[in-house]
Amino acid sequence: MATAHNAAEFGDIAETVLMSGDPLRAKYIAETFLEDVKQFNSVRNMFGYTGTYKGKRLSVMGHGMGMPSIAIYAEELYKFYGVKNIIRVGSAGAVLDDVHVRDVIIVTGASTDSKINRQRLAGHDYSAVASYENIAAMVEAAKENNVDVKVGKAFSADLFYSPDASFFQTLKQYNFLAVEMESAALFPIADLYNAKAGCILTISDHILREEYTTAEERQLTFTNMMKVALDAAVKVA
Ligand SMILES: O=P(O)(O)O[C@H]1O[C@H](CO)[C@@H](O)[C@H]1O
Ligand SMILES: O=c1cc[nH]c(=O)[nH]1
Repeated sequence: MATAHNAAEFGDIAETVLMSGDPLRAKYIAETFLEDVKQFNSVRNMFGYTGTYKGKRLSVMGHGMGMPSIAIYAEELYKFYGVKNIIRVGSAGAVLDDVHVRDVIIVTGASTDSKINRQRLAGHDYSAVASYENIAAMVEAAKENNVDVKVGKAFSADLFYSPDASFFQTLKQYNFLAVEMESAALFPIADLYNAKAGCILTISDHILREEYTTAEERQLTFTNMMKVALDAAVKVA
């Protein structure tokens, strides 16, 4: 049955869904990599598509920006549509000296400044970790695609425009590979539904060196990450 945010009926969405903040990146993935594509959602322009990749049924959908947004879309996918695995395919900022624009990061777990997981866990800190199967499959898929990756933790921030620039130095001290805005919210929702989640990111900008990619590049050109995510999704499915 359709929800307030998703027009799909049960069965329209595959058990594995790749999600990106930008619905136009989801559209690009569907149009570039999937066969026999059918669009299942355009509510709020949060485009969603189902097709096949290397013979396996897969879906791809936008999740919007920030933890409240992905929490709505991801929970509905697991709870109402029988989704078993969500892999976020996102962009992120970097703070470390040896992480560069266009590097691909496989996320093992995420810390956050959001209260969202403390609301879930009686005020305690949640260990928001990706499913091991997704991490392992993405590492393997990266090797097969000759894509260099870095594997480690991300920081999921509530604010894109942080008022405290010194905090990025703290993230650097603790070796966070990427700063983004959703994975810490996604992983616990997968736990709640006995399902899987993962996240792969492409560095779109270096926060401390002030290096950037354009909006068009973020939408269309992060294809190494997309191929790794798609091949990993097929392995885990
Ligand atoms: O490119 P996406 O997947 O949207 O990811 C990153 O980009 C957005 C901010 O520009 C946030 O959603 C952040 O997590
Ligand atoms: O959330 C994000 C995404 C890209 N770059 C950032 O600095 N933050």
